[in-house]
Amino acid sequence: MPVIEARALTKVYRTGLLRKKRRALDTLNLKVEAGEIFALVGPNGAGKTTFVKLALGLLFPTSGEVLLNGRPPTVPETRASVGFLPERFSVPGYLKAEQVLRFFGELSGLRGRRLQQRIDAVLEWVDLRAERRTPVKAFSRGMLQRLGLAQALLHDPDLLILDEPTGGLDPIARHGFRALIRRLNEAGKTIFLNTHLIDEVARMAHRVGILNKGRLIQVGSVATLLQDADDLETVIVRLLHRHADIL
Ligand SMILES: Nc1ncnc2c1ncn2[C@@H]1O[C@H](COP(=O)(O)OP(=O)(O)OP(=O)(O)O)[C@@H](O)[C@H]1O
Repeated sequence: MPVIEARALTKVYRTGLLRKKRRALDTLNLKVEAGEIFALVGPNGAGKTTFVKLALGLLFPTSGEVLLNGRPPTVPETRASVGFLPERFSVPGYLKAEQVLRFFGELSGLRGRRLQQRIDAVLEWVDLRAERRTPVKAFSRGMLQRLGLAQALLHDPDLLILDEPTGGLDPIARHGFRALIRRLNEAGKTIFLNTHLIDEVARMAHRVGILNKGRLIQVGSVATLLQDADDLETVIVRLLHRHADIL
């Protein structure tokens, strides 16, 4: 069973006084299998964040559906199996790293010794054990993003959904963050990420979906996409140009 399955998923927003329609996702069909690192790429406004919000049950589709492990995103069992890292993880600066994790852990129903064990384990994963009592206002952007990932891992989910996970990080922090995601994948986590950094995709993903104006215009392995050109950026830009004529 796919970890994420979208069936004819469509989202139409209505904006302004005239309630003008904006089709952010259009009959999207997609399957993400267990154990994959899947990247959804596309230009600004393609619909990537809308897809993530639908998959997390934060928005409802206009038509079609998205299922996680065969279930709607809103059921508690599904929520317990998904970890989410938003594009810019942000928490009050006076909180210490450990307090942040305690707060999020309690929100997901963890208590007592189990919560402490999970906090220790995730701090180890993201290499922030030494900073557990540091207020997050002293954290660099990279450290904050790693704390965000620790938060997403607290309840030991099978699926991690990462929205532009390395946007705003410097090259060294980005490199470290990618290595961390690969290690989590090797440890069995399915990873779904949203990005417009093509370099990111080439370095990390097993499969890629290319989204443009709410439509999935191509899905394939990085190796397959690279059959058409030497670098992924050229392939993706060519595909986007080709589809710009049609859409
Ligand atoms: N709440 C909203 N109300 C109305 N329109 C919206 C809303 N959210 C997004 N949109 C529109 O839907 C389309 C898709 O937006 P979305 O944020 O999903 O794209 P994206 O691929 O994540 O873009 P970016 O890379 O810039 O974050 C855009 O045209 C956007 O303006």
